[in-house]
Amino acid sequence: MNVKFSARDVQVYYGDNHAIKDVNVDILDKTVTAFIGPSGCGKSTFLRSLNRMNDTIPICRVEGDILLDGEDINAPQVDPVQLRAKVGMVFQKPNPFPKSIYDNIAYGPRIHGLARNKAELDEIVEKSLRRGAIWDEVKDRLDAPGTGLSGGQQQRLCIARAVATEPEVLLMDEPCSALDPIATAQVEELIDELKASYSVVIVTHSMQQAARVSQKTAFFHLGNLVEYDDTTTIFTNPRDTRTESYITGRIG
Ligand SMILES: Nc1ncnc2c1ncn2[C@@H]1O[C@H](COP(=O)(O)OP(=O)(O)OP(=O)(O)O)[C@@H](O)[C@H]1O
Repeated sequence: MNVKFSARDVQVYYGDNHAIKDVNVDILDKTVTAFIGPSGCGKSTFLRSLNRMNDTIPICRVEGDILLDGEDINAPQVDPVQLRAKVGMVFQKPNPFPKSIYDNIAYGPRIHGLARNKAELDEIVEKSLRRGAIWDEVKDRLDAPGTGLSGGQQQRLCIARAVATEPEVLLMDEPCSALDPIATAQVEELIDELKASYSVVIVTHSMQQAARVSQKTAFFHLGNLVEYDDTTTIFTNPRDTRTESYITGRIG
């Protein structure tokens, strides 16, 4: 599998707090990678450094190299808005815009000029909602507000919105933590389908979820990337005692 992201000697600081320490990792294309570890270990911080969301936090400083397809994402000529279209993000709490279902999806393609006319935009909206596995549930009410959907539907709408700009990577920060078990199962199934087209990185507190959806797992502890391997290896035969303690419930 091709490498999508290469992180080299990455450090992240919030003021004096050294939150990510010397992280080196290659994240693969067409693969689901899970970030696991105890609360505060830096999973979300490292995830956010992959699409420069940390730029929006004034006290946050990122050092080292993060290469996407070999290109430094922090280089001066890189436009963070373009980068975030390529590296989409889905958050913990579903956050549809206060607009119609149609406009939630059409917003990104409109600002990035991906459609030449209404027919093309309609096509992108349908394709994205199908990718988000929610088309059948909303096709008859595209003008209704996105905020009127159930939590699980809203999250799939947000995933559809993220794929509408034709990203190459999807970053997901605990995408199921606000969902019930049925909606969680639907989103997990969707994540499994998405890996055919994208590199997917998911932060999760649930080891069961990491084991179900990912092929690679990275275990973080106190800002260090302790162990990164095939998910089955991490859960059955970890090399580091800290990983073992976490997966057996002794820390975290
Ligand atoms: N916006 C912020 N401003 C200042 N410090 C922050 C900010 N976000 C995170 N931190 C700090 O960075 C460290 C790592 O936090 P982070 O949220 O990345 O961990 P996490 O592993 O995702 O935690 P959790 O599982 O609880 O979400 C913590 O010490 C935290 O206090």
